[in-house]
Amino acid sequence: MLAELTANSVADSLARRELKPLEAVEAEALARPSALDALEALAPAKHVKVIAEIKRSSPSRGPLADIADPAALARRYELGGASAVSVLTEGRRFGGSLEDLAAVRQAVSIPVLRKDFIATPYQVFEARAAGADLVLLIVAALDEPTLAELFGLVGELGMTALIETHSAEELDRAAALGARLIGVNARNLSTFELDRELFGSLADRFPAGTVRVAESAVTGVADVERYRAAGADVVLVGEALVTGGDPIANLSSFLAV
Ligand SMILES: O=C(O)c1ccccc1NCC(=O)[C@H](O)[C@H](O)COP(=O)(O)O
Repeated sequence: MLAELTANSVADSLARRELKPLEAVEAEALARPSALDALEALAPAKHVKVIAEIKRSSPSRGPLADIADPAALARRYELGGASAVSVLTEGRRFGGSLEDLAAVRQAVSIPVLRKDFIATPYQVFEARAAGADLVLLIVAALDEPTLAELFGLVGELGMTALIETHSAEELDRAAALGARLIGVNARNLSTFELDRELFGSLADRFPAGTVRVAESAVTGVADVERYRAAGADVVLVGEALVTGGDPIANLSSFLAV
């Protein structure tokens, strides 16, 4: 499944490339004003921080929410205290787009994450051109040279990479890169099974000084409390915010942890 999602996402970028050559997207990326400092926004603090996600649907759950105006939802997230907004830009399984990201970028003044299956420099340039401050890089989807190349490019463009891991070995690869923002995703991207204990089982392996992100599987405050007790500085939450009634009320309960 991870290979299929990555291949779809790259194919979508290539389809856009027919309209825009790499050089044009690169020039757009370089012409953007500086990216926001996501490491500062997500730095460890007294309370847990939240990256709030714009998530219309997912491979594991199908359609989740009819989000007609992602910019409006992002503004609500910002008002509710989110430290960053995650925008799923994969179209086929998540119903997202780079247009969503560009609209969100215009609407908020907190960092914006391109959450996608990034495997090529083209997608990194696209992310910056659309206004992303953060780019997700999934260790399981990338061989060593590609991970290092994309990590370097994200930094050169002034953005921050969120390096996503699922195991001790992947966390060690993230550490070897010099990543400053590392996530552990509770969702197995092939089977979709959720392991809420995974973050806690790996928490000791994060290098000192990194920002520790617990991704996925938050259904309520108790899950945020569990992640926080295990050492999470930040939680990344999608489904619970888009399906759980008032996102501001939910966010503020998470932010009190
Ligand atoms: O959400 C999915 O079903 C999914 C399946 C395969 C690959 C990635 C997937 N989701 C991306 C994410 O990592 C989540 O959207 C994000 O961490 C938020 O998760 P949640 O709070 O559980 O919605």
